[in-house]
Amino acid sequence: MSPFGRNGDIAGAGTLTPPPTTGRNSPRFFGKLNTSMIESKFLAHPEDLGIVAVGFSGGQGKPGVDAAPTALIEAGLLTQLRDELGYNLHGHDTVHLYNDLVPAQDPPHRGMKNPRAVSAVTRRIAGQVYEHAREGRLVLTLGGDHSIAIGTIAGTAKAMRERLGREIAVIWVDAHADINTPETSGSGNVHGMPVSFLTGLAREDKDEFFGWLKDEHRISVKKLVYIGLRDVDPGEKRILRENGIKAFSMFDIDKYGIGRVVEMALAHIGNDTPIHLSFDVDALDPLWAPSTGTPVRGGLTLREGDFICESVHQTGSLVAVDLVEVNPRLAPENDIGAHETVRAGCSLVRCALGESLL
Ligand SMILES: NC(=[NH2+])NCCC[C@H](N)C(=O)O
Repeated sequence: MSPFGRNGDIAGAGTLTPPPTTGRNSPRFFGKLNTSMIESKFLAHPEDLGIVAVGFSGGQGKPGVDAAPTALIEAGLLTQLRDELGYNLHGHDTVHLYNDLVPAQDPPHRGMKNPRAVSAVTRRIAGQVYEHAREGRLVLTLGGDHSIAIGTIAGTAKAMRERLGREIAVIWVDAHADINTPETSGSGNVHGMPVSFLTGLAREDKDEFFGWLKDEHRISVKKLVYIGLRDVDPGEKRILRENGIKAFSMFDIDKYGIGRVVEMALAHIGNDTPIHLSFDVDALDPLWAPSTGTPVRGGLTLREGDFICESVHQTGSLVAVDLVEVNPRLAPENDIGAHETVRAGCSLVRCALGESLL
């Protein structure tokens, strides 16, 4: 049986009921012991977790990243969240493939590849995330390539404005800045552009090309912080500098250590702002996460990635998490790579959702 239970046909309405876990040490017994006792500042129902499983790869060219949610779920992630961390899972009972939203013809627009598909799918995702966030749930989105963050962050931003009258902050953990505009992008892949659309640095009028993004969906460049950067395009460097965007590269992590970097990142955001954590698995070094579309050497260790997630959880400000760019089809060394990458992804998510070592 799938870990998604029955009655999941309306996004946000069904309660997910994973099967009982077997073969572990009576996980139910440990229950909340695995979870930190951090009190949530901005969630009405912090024990309720909205799940959005996004099987979408159109923001880039390599097939397989759409298989990530299934791989993560089959690896037991949702069961762990329910049985070991004690969450009530809410969501849809299948991984969304969004095939109905992908047009037969989708020629480039301003150099963007698959622009109509990515726009329509992210618009739908924004609605799905919004539905959960509006209820005061924590929202977990399993991607998919990083273009999907256009939808997840738009949905969180809108819901938090409505529920609390607050802007959100975004912590973007990634090897890449993903802040190309269509004009600065060398690849035309929208997974390299989500932050420019979300901040309004890139704009479009037509709904079919992200014109559906309104001010209510947008985030401020002042409340955006990067961690883990090491492959930033020339046009992106200019954008980061011109807009004074806070970014901690691998240089900063080497210089200050991950503890100090996370402290500085969180200080920049302040403790009165809801946080959306968007974690690209390629922030990790390919030693830990080789199965991803655009790996870059010299990245975070798994522990450093977990530490970021643990620390963000401990703020009590976390309202949404994305895990993206796991591509189980890119499997160096006979599938071991895919297995390790999926395992790393599960670890990151559990840490962000409050798993504590002691
Ligand atoms: N989400 C990612 N993996 N992004 C990689 C982006 C790579 C490059 N900067 C581009 O714009 O095409």
